[in-house]
Amino acid sequence: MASELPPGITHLQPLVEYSAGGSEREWTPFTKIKQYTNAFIIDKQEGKILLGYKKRGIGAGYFNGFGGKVEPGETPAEAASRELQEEAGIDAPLRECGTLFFHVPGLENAFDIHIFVADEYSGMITETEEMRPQWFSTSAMPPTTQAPGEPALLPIQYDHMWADDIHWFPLLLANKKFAGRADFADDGKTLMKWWFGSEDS
Ligand SMILES: Nc1[nH]c(=O)nc2c1ncn2[C@H]1C[C@H](O)[C@@H](COP(=O)(O)OP(=O)(O)OP(=O)(O)O)O1
Repeated sequence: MASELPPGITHLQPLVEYSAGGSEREWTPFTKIKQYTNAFIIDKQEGKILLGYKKRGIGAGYFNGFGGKVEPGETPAEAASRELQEEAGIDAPLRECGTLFFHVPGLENAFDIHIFVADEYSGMITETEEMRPQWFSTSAMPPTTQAPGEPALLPIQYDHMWADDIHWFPLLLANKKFAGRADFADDGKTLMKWWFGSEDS
């Protein structure tokens, strides 16, 4: 069943609800929207996803994709490639797969985050001042076999990520196109209301 989209989400194709919560609350109002990007590398063959531990700024201490502001004159795709290079030292054939609209009350700006994904990359993954890259297993179970001498990959650490990520990562990992919104409390950490949907169920 197609659902009514939360304010701020514009998506051309119908979306089917995947995860929603906090329905007794109103979506918080915003006056301006700022464009951001967030990019992920998913190696399907090895069952792993590249995240970065954010060392500074908003979201410090969380694992996340690589991204940041879309600068004036840039397209979101150009910004996503630039940020991936700046924060992880790599290039990748990124494709846009989703939108995360994110809002904290009291902030004038809402964040419109263009989510990108690629299944390959070139260059050497490099720790930067902002991010410490780390591969995680895309399986919820710890891997039973691994290459000799290689440490086992941890599963994705949702308890060290933005609280809404657990509600849309399964769509990202399943290669679905998705969009959604997350409203946070004044502390900028507690998730108050969310809605995520994908193009096909
Ligand atoms: N996976 C995610 N889930 C979420 O709920 N909010 C996220 C998110 N990734 C980023 N955000 C929020 C945090 C922050 O308010 C905003 C932008 O965060 P970013 O880390 O992408 O940007 P930066 O502040 O590092 O920008 P730059 O200085 O341009 O690199 O979007």
